[in-house]
Amino acid sequence: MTAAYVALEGGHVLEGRGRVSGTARGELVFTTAYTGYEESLTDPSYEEQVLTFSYPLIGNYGVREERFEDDRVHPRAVLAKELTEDVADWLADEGVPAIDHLDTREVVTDIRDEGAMKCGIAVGEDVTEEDALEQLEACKAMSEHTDIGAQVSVDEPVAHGADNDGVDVALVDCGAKGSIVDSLLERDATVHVLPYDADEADVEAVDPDVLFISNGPGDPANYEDAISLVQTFVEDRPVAGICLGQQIVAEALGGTTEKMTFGHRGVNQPVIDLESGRVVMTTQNHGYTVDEPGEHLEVTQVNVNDDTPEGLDGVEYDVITRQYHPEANPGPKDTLDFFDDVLAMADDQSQEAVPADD
Ligand SMILES: NC(=O)CC[C@H](N)C(=O)O
Repeated sequence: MTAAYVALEGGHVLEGRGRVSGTARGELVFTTAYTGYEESLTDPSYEEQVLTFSYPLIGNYGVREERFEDDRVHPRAVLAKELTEDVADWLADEGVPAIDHLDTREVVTDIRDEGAMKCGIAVGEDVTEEDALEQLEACKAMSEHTDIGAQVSVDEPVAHGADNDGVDVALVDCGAKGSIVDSLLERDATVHVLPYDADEADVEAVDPDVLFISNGPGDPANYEDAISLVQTFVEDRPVAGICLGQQIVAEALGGTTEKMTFGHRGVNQPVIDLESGRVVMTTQNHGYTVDEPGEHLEVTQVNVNDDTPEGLDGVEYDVITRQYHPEANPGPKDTLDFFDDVLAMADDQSQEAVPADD
């Protein structure tokens, strides 16, 4: 059996079965999702994290590229109770260390008690606990990855759906999931994907009807360029955001964000809309949250479990954001209408910009 060790912050070391050899380090988090491992493993928001699946069997319906959110696996390592051959082979091809036969209940309990924490991973014929502890020693806190956007963003602007007749979206790619782009294209938008560090001129060059900030990994406070874009454009263009995007919009408009103890990762997070009273089940993957929205934003939706903000609207500006993932890959498709709302907001604004005929 291939040796496999997970060193947790504080020095406690767990032992499991090595499925893919290698060493790794990252922020240890868990997801309770029981489906959607193909989407989760390719979600750029998991960059620099080690992902634990609390559902005990991962891989039972294979690995299909059409479900991928990006062209590579993002977590630095994967922990599970049992991984199928399909998933282990995929992770081996990707060079991502994997361990199973772990008591994932213990891992999850540790994270719930102590919070998302640094960890070190060592898997291989000859590895020892010391190798995992060395990885732990070298592990940085998530907020210290100050330029994490560069690891997950496009390098140059890319346009999708140039022949579409709908609105023009400038999507600031802080690690955007593919299904966000797809959800916009399906609604006839042209999507101009811009680098995470795009400047005012890059946005002006595509003359968008809406500035849309994507999901992405790491601490929202580190995305200074995207924060400044929101500040620059919010007075005359609609702004939307998903997950990291909501956090960046709050940071930009006088609100604050904070790190949660262990975050929300799963596909059954209940969210209530405060005006309609409607509850939706949502898919989530985040470790930060908006703390204070500030005077320019109002909280429109909250998490039923802990009251954290799940939706924000601009008080005087055209702004709508969501903390959960309305594109719903994986997960319940209760929330796809967010894209209709964003595009309607953008369309209204573009109609207003057209001078009325006499
Ligand atoms: N999915 C995301 O966009 C995650 C946002 C942010 N990195 C967080 O953990 O809260």
